[in-house]
Amino acid sequence: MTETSLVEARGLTKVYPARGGSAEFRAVDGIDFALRRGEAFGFLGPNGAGKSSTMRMISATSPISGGTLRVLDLDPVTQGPQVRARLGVVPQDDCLDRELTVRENLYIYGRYFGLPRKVIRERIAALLDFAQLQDKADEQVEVLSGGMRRRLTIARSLINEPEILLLDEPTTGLDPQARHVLWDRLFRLKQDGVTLILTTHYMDEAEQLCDRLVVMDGGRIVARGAPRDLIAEHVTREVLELRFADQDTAAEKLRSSSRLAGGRLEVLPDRLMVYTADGEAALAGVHELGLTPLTALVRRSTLEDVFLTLTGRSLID
Ligand SMILES: Nc1ncnc2c1ncn2[C@@H]1O[C@H](COP(=O)(O)OP(=O)(O)OP(=O)(O)O)[C@@H](O)[C@H]1O
Repeated sequence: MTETSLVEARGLTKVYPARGGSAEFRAVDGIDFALRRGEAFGFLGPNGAGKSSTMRMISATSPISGGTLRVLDLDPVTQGPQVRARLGVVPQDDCLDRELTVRENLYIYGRYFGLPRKVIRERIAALLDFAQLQDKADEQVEVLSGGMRRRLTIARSLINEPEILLLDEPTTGLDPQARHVLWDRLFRLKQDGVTLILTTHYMDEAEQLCDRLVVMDGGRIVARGAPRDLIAEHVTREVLELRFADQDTAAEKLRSSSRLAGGRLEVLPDRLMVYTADGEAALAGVHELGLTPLTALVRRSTLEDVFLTLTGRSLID
């Protein structure tokens, strides 16, 4: 393990054994990555890409099937308890005790880590402040909003002052405002020096939060880098998104046309995308062909476009 990498994987593999009538399944297929202290590192990919399986191996809750994995210079298979003591884990499902209060949920977690009562009380005060839940401390979890529950889950995962925080799809199911509040809290953690590892299938989340990320598909890494570099490397600066009443005919005309300002055409089930340096010029070309889109939008390229370009599929399929 290099001096600066906090988590290092080489050829990391997860194979789930055959069960019932189904054959064995290779969910993670020989991936390499190395994490630096203090960064936010993302696993981006569609459902089933192998993101959660990778997170479970890092958090020492699921054994690796092949390759090597070091976490905080420890072996998560043989040194699971030592690894888990130094990590915080925010799973996809909150698994909070809904009948207990916010404070009690935090307290129980502190006891689980064997922390002295006085230390737990001090940390709870700081964590309630961090999660902006001081007013709710003595309310039952049952009455909290989805965003508050998420913040409580994150606060709970910090009770052991972890060096690395793993977050599995931290904002799935939250409304836009609650997502922004959560992002703000995660930025603050990063400022405090906590290394973040997160999975997401939201490109905006990956762009907002991640210093570096890997794009996964079918258990493999299909691209890696800083969000801005990935966009610059794999797609043009702009995209023209078009919707037509008769998409097939429009796609055929556009495919054989040279009027797309050098653009490359991608056909999705519900829309056409033209990747080009100049979206407005491409749109003018569309009109010159006598085509009238129902909607036309010129926007800058995103990680979603990187994924589409690499795999021919949309992340949110
Ligand atoms: N315990 C298991 N036994 C068998 N197959 C599994 C198991 N856990 C996950 N899988 C399969 O492995 C593949 C990858 O799953 P994983 O949960 O790692 O993907 P993911 O990228 O996190 O997707 P999601 O966003 O849906 O969580 C999926 O096809 C899934 O059905």
